[in-house]
Amino acid sequence: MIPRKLPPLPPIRDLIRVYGLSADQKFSQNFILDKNVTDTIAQHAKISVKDDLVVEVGPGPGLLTRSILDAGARRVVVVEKDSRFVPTLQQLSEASDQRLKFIMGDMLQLDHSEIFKTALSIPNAFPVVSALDDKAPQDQGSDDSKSHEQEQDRNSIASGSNSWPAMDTNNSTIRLLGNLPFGIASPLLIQWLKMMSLKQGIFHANNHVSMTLMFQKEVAERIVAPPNHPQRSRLSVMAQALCDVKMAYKLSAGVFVPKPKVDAAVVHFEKKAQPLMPGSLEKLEDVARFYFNKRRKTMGHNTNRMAKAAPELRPILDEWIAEGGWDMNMRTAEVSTEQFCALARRLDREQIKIPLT
Ligand SMILES: C[S@@+](CC[C@H](N)C(=O)[O-])C[C@H]1O[C@@H](n2cnc3c(N)ncnc32)[C@H](O)[C@@H]1O
Repeated sequence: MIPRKLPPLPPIRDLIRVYGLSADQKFSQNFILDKNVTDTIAQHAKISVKDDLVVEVGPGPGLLTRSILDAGARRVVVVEKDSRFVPTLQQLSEASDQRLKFIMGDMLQLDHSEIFKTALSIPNAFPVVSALDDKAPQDQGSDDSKSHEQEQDRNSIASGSNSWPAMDTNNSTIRLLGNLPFGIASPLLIQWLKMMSLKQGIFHANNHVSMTLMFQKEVAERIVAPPNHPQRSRLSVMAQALCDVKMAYKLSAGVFVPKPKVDAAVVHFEKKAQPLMPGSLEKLEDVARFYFNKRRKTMGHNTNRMAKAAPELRPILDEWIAEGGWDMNMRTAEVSTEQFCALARRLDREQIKIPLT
């Protein structure tokens, strides 16, 4: 039952063949072909044999997928849009002792029940012995508690029925990873944050979902920017309302093939146990959009602007200021996520539309 060694990554010329391109044509995507880099991403995603499911979006030639499998993941579902990767994904799936299944589809359109259906088709009987024995990247070093956990895993495999518990799709630890084209990384993030707020798709019920995602460096900086940071934006507020966010790993453009014009960075998101914005994120998105439209103006200026555009909001805004004791001289970029959420929560109770500008 020891997983077979995964086949080596096809050399670049084979990728060109798989892609049906001639050598002098450019790839339309930027791939990572350095295993040290993808191992580091998997390490930042905190993948472990204990996870119920790892979902990777846009595996392409599959080097990050290999790192995920090498880190010991026992149930991996990848979603890829480009059918030219079917042969490489097929090969990888066969070599993974059924730990990996792939779905061909567009993640922006995909019904997440498809992910669960595919995950549940992965057998539970997988003692990932070699992954435990070969040190997983996150376990490098002499961390005693980690090796104790690994020992326990080995013992439970030895004494048990050679199977992992069946996946409970209402109560699972799920890791979501992706190195997506920069153009769709932000729309997908916003879609996932909204789904998280509504407990939809893979984010439903009691699932704990962490996300480890690649963005253009400037977008990553915006996502993690704390109050008073020059990159503070609507995206910072929306992400930080639901997740603890961390700039995990900065990558120079040179690690991608072909080399893009911009650098990249991986952000790690851990869902907060208590979101600052319970329920729908839409009001928060509208509030943050309105205030960040004039990011250099003070809260007082922007709040008056909102009350002018929608006079029925005036009493609510006054109540919010009185309740929070907020400093109206602060500029938009200095305002905390909690402060924006307090306003959005207050407005969520009313059926009043927030003006767009
Ligand atoms: C930048 S490449 C990265 C490939 C690989 N993960 C890596 O790091 O080398 C992006 C991959 O995402 C896939 N992709 C793009 N849009 C997608 C979508 N909407 N749904 C699923 N996959 C998508 C592309 O076909 C491509 O394989």
